[in-house]
Amino acid sequence: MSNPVYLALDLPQLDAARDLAMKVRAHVGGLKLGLEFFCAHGHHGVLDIAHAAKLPIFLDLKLHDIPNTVASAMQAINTLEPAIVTVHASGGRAMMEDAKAAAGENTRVVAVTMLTSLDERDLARTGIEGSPHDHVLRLADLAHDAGLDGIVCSGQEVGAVHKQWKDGFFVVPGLRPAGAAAGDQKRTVTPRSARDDGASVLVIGRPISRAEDPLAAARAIEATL
Ligand SMILES: O=C(O)c1cc(=O)[nH]c(=O)n1[C@@H]1O[C@H](COP(=O)(O)O)[C@@H](O)[C@H]1O
Repeated sequence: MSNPVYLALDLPQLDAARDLAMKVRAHVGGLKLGLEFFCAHGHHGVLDIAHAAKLPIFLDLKLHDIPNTVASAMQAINTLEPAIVTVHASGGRAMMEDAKAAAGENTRVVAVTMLTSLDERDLARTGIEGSPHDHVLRLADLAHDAGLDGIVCSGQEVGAVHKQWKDGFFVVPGLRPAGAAAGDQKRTVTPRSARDDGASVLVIGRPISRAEDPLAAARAIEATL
């Protein structure tokens, strides 16, 4: 089975991101480049990392706008041939349908449901009553009906989502090895728990990138899977 870990390269500098990718590339299955990286380095930066590390790229742009704008943005990144791209499920069904229609045929489009940095109280403050579990399941249904490949959710919900969407593609961030600092993440589980519950991709950033020895940290996480 291939390594499900995608390392989040949340670093502002291209050289530092490339160095980290090259250091751990044998112990992760892919690389995630997000807003921080894309705003700073754009297409050029993505191609640089992809060509150097020769690993699948998850372009985490969390697109969220009217359908026409999101579809155009999706078309504009097709030349980068990302393996995975994110949109926000709260953008609605038509936005997700148009995003998927505009994506390249080898790109999985997945919808962010409820950020792992939020809990039930935060959700209530946005005007949505109920549990994260119910909210994630509702948005997973919407993403499924829109024809997306899967969703992003926390490891606390992935088991339930997997039961109702058997062939879905599930990206799980907010992962913390036992004893690791949660930082700004609120709905955390261990990488192993998320894997056992049906995660397809495990997104891991700071537990590797901020470790004293990133290579040892990546190896240690791999050994738990
Ligand atoms: O879409 C994501 O990847 C994402 C969704 C989410 O709900 N929570 C979340 O943390 N992420 C991303 O996953 C990574 C988590 O990083 P660490 O908390 O450092 O492991 C970051 O790059 C986030 O942007």
